[in-house]
Amino acid sequence: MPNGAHYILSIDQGTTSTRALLFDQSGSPMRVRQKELRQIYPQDGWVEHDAEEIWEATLDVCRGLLTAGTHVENIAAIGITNQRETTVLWERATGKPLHNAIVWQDRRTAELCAKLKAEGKESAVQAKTGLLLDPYFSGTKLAWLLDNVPNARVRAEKGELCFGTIDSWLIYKLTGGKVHATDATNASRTLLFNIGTQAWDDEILGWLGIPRALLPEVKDCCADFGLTEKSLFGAEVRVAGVAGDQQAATVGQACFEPGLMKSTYGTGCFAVLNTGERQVASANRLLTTVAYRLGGKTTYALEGSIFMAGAIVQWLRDEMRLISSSAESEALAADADPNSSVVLVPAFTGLGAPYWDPHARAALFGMTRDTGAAEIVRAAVESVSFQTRDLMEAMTADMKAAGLESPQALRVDGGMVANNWFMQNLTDILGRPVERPAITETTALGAAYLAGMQVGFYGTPQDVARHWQCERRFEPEMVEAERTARYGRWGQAVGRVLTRQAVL
Ligand SMILES: Nc1ncnc2c1ncn2[C@@H]1O[C@H](COP(=O)(O)OP(=O)(O)O)[C@@H](O)[C@H]1O
Ligand SMILES: O=P(O)(O)OC[C@H](O)CO
Repeated sequence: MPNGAHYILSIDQGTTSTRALLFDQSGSPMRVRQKELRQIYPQDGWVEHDAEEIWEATLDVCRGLLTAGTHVENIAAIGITNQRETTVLWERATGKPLHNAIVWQDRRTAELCAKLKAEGKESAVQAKTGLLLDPYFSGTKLAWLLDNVPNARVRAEKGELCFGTIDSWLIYKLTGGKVHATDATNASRTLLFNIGTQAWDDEILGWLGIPRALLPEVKDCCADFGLTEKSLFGAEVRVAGVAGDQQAATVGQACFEPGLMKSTYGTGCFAVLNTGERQVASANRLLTTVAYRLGGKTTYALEGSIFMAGAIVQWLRDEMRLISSSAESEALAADADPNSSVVLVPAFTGLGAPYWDPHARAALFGMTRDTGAAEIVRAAVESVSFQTRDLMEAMTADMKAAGLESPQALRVDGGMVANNWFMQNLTDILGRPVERPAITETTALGAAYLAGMQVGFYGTPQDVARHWQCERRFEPEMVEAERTARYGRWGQAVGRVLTRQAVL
């Protein structure tokens, strides 16, 4: 670490934008640069990003911060956090991508997943990787690239190509092609990584026809990921911390103890529960994943992923035109008839955890002659609370089966948590306290903490946890009978849109 360095530079490469932030020693964000990312939809259900565009935007936002008064010598280290599962294939010698990156949302490998399921491989995949046979994860996307890019498999076998999630791609580019590495959290989302042994799994690689020579080295989240090429920023800077965005948010929320849980409400919602050293297998179709790996020690988590959270509010604004800004949803929901029993099941692209029903479609139930915009907005926002309760129920059941305590409170972040009506409703539907931190830039902060812990800029996880401050704690106010009645109506409504048997 350069003497007297004041900041950690955190790169947050997300689905819709690329951001760079500077954090000081107290964990406060000082400055931010952001660039939107082009979404490419070549066919129905396909989603791609231009990997070169991601790299150029990353360079641009980092340079933007460094030319705005902060000298590169002032940077102690770089942390990287990223949209997970998104898959890049590039030429080892030139760094040239062979295809657009296939984004986590892309469904093109649904058939391959169904075939593997029909062959009875899902339980082995789940036991080894903690994941399900769903197109969401990188493994089948990489298999698709090897099958569809001319000569790719032959070249991959010769070691001429590199596979990586976005973190690997950025590490490779930042180090001028010297380092091909990832961290254990990103590896745990590929479907190729055995989270028990912390090694790439030869059997799964065989099923998908993926040569080992393609794969990055898997490191701890705090590790030496190499020095940036001098020409990029005028001096070399160490890349010292890496984690997938939901895991980084878990670190940023200081969920370092088993039983601590965070939920991020951006476009979608991702809830992550720290289960400590225990690799809790889910009987409720949640994911078992790596929360973080520090000093060679893996901490595991249960994760629930919901595809639609803030995106439902965007739908109210852009398609239904019931509101003119996301923020307006708060006043309208508060205005709704409190006895309204309108329920929206937001299965616009199917339902994620714990249902995993890609064919379910959205529906509104329970409307009466006096139902208006306010009741529909309320139902839309409340559907995010109900979905979180579904995840909480599934997590509680899995934890109980493992003989572990279920989470007592929930730490939240992401754009939607600015909505106080949503916060109170979430608290009421969960029947558990919800805590909103003072710093809600938790994803970028988590990557900064990881890099900073590696180079001695921040102390231990315990020191970092002392920085976490609650801005507002919400306590349940709804009476139990109402909570039960409302959640019961949600369960019935979901039952009516599912195309197959629910697990709950
Ligand atoms: N006051 C609000 N009430 C409800 N939803 C909101 C509010 N403010 C922002 N949002 C929603 O939050 C989302 C943006 O959150 P953000 O964390 O920036 O998402 P992402 O990182 O996925 O792009 C949008 O979908 C937006 O509709
Ligand atoms: O980029 P985000 O914030 O939409 O997060 C994407 C997730 O990592 C997908 O698993």
